[in-house]
Amino acid sequence: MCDQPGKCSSNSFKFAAIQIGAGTDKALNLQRAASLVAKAAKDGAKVVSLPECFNSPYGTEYFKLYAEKVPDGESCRSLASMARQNQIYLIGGSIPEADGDNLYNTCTIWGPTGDLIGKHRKVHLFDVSIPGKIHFQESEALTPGCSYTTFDTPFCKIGVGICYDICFAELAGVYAQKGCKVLVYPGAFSMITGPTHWELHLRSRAVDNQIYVVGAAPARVATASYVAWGHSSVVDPWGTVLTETDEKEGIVQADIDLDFLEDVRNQIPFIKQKRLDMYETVEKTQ
Ligand SMILES: O=C(O)CCC(=O)C(=O)O
Repeated sequence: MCDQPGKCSSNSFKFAAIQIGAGTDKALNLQRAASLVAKAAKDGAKVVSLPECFNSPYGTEYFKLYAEKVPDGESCRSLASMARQNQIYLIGGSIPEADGDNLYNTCTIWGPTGDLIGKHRKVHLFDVSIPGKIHFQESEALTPGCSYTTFDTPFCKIGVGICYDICFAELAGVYAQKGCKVLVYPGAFSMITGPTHWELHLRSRAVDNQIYVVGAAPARVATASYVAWGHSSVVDPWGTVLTETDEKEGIVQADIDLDFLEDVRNQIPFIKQKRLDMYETVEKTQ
């Protein structure tokens, strides 16, 4: 599974994050996603993630216009065939989902047979107001999800969050308690928050939980109403950024080495050292 002789243990697999910027033409967005997913798989990736809102521009004005039913819409059909044709686990970034009167920011997860194996609705909606810089209220258009989302692969269990979900350490902590070894966040951090917060959050969630963290971001589209920071990355359980790109379209990929993860956890045993008599992370289900 590893193509760097002497550098990787056999207990590893390749994870790729696709960085693409979406325009207004949905069919074209899907086509471009399919060609980069195929390239990542050809380069050896077994698990691939697309970014948040990869099939439509990102913005409250677009969610209704581009919303589809899951799994009946054209984006889901296209994601299923990308997973099946390339025999990979595919984290389908996110798409605006229509369900009854509600809209969600939804990540679908596909197995190598093209079956839908999970679905995450963004739990923390991006509602911020920074005078003179950014005013964004996702909750004007969207309803938040209320569920944790993990899925199993032959390699390990993986936990899923969308963008702003990464800012909440408790969600990542619950995923780690559930046995996830990788967290993946399709995201679209802004030009205001991205430069200071994106890498900091990726590395913090990785170190807090001694876990791999993958961030799949859109490429920057300078003419868009919401301009994304980009910088898709993979961070290891030590907190080291294994790979990070700039703002342009591309693919980042890294080996997820599960033996290295165990080494880090044994060497600095946070899990055993937690003072559960003083604090704990508690999962609440609805
Ligand atoms: O920029 C951020 O801090 C989060 C952005 C976000 O949640 C999004 O773009 O969906």
